[in-house]
Amino acid sequence: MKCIEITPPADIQTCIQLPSSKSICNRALIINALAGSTCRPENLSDCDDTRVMIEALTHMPETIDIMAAGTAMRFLTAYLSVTPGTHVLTGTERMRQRPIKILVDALRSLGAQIEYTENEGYPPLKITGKALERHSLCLPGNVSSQYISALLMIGPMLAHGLNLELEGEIISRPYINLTLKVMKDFGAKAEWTSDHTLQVAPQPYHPVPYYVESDWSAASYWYEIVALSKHEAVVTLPGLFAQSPQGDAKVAELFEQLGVCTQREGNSVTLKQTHTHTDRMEYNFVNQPDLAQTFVVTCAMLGIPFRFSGLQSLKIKETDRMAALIAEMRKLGYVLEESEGSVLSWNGTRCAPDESPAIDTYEDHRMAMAFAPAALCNSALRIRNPHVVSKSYPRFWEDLLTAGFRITQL
Ligand SMILES: O=C(O)C1=C[C@@H](OP(=O)(O)O)[C@@H](O)[C@H](O)C1
Ligand SMILES: C=C(OP(=O)(O)O)C(=O)O
Repeated sequence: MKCIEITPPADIQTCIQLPSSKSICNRALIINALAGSTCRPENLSDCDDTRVMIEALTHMPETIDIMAAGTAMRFLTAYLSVTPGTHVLTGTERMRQRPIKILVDALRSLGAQIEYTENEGYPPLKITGKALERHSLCLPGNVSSQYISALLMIGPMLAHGLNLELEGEIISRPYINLTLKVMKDFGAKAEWTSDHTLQVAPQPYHPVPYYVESDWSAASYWYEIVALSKHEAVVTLPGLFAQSPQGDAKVAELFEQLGVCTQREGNSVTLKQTHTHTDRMEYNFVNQPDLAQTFVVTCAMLGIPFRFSGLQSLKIKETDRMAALIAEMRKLGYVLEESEGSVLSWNGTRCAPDESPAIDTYEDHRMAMAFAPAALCNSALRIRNPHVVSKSYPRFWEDLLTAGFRITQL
């Protein structure tokens, strides 16, 4: 097993070119393919999740391995259902434990031909593409928004368009809005018709030149670094649009409570410390699940008790993120509590920290990236299997070196 040790710098003054958003890349790639475009969107990420999508759409092999990419698994399931040919869609061991029944049932109810090749309800899937005849369905909105995005994106290809009714609480709604935005950018007519219903017109996509914005979820680790720095810290992040369609752009507002202000100049933001923060933080992360790990680590390291709700989807992501956070924060001396399957809180309870803590990353890029900045509050911190960052941010460790962190391979 590989392990690195991170030693923090004193002052930080740096400019970091973030990777582009894998969420936007993977939507633009699917829609671009459905639009029959011969050009690729620009500024595509070189992260694993986007690489596997490009590979799949370019070569369309009989067996498509999307590794750990949730978006690729869900979006390609819908895409392959309307694309001629038969393909097996598979992924990592963890991907084969991430549920997909809701999406498969929904596509089957539209007429799709999909079989489970191993376990009912989970990848791998064998999909034969065909014209889907039906156009209306009802599905749960409280498990993963990626199922809904996947269905929406094929809506313009269906003879009568698509009407979706979502049952229950809708989680990750900004990601559905992001899907609608990218679809509209490519000429589709798709919108919310009420709080729980969506409609897509049978109006085909047009190929358009497309430029992908930097990743706001990746920006969150730089907010965390500025918040936790014991010395002067100024970080500039180019490529983040003023009116971002990414739900995780909320990070800028949320970090005001944790002592970081955001100055905007064109498509660039500069983060600085304000030296004031809240005494306690409460927030419902139902719309920004990917930010939860960043805020758990930041708040604890700043000694800010918190209660974070809306975390139910964390259990079915790259790992059970609730369990992983509880286990790894304990190594740093913080006792977190889980309740109701969706709430994680810290009321200030401490325990003896490990003498030289080594953080396990559970094949989860966000465990590595959310814990790395905690080095700023220790003289050094170890991270196991640091390569996991390649899922969304392959140059994360190089960027830490640019900012002045020292990284030693153990
Ligand atoms: O649509 C997307 O691009 C994503 C949606 C979210 O998943 P859920 O809808 O499963 O919460 C998010 O966690 C994931 O990283 C990316
Ligand atoms: C949950 C994530 O990704 P996905 O579901 O697309 O694998 C993530 O990037 O945090």
